Amino acid sequence: MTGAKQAGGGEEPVTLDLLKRKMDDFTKERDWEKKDFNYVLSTESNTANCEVFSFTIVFPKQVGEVGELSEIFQWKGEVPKGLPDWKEEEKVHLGEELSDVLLYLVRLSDVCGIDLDKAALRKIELNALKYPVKESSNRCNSTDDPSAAA
Ligand SMILES: Nc1ccn([C@H]2C[C@H](O)[C@@H](COP(=O)(O)OP(=O)(O)OP(=O)(O)O)O2)c(=O)n1
Repeated sequence: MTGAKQAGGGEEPVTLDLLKRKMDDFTKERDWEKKDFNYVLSTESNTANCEVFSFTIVFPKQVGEVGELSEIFQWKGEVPKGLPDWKEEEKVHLGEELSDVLLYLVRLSDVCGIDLDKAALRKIELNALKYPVKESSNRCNSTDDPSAAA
C-alpha cells in the first residue's frame, strides 16, 4: 500500500489501524457516533458497564455498498485480470465502491471490539488448514469446487 500524508509532512503507511483512526475521527468530528450505532448506555448501577448498540445505520449501509459494488460488474460478463478494457473513470468508481465496503468493515469491527488484523490472519491460517495444498491444487482445471464439499 502507499502512504498517507502526516501532519509533519511525512508519510504514514496505510494500515487497518490508520483507517480505523481516520473513520473514528470522521465520525466524532460530525458527532455521528450516536446516530450511526444508536448507543444505549445503561443507567442501572448493577449493569454500569453495559453499553449496547444497534446497527441502525452502518451495517445496513455496508450491505448497500456491497450492492453498489456488485452493480459495477453487472452486464460486464467475464473480465480479464487488471481490467485492461475498462475506462479510467470506471476504475476510479470501482476503487470508490471497494473503499466504501472496506471502510464500513473497518468501522464495524472497531465498534464491535474485533481486532481485524488478528482475526483476518487467523482466518487465513484456518483456510490453509481447511484446504491443504495437496488436495486443493489445480482447482482451476477441475469442474469440481472442493470448497463446496468442505
Ligand atoms: N454515517 C456515515 C456515512 C458515511 N460514511 C462514509 C463511509 C463511506 O466511505 C461513505 C459513504 O457515503 P455515502 O452514504 O454518501 O455513499 P456513497 O459515497 O456511495 O454515495 P452514493 O450512495 O450517492 O453513491 O461515507 C461514514 O463513515 N459514516
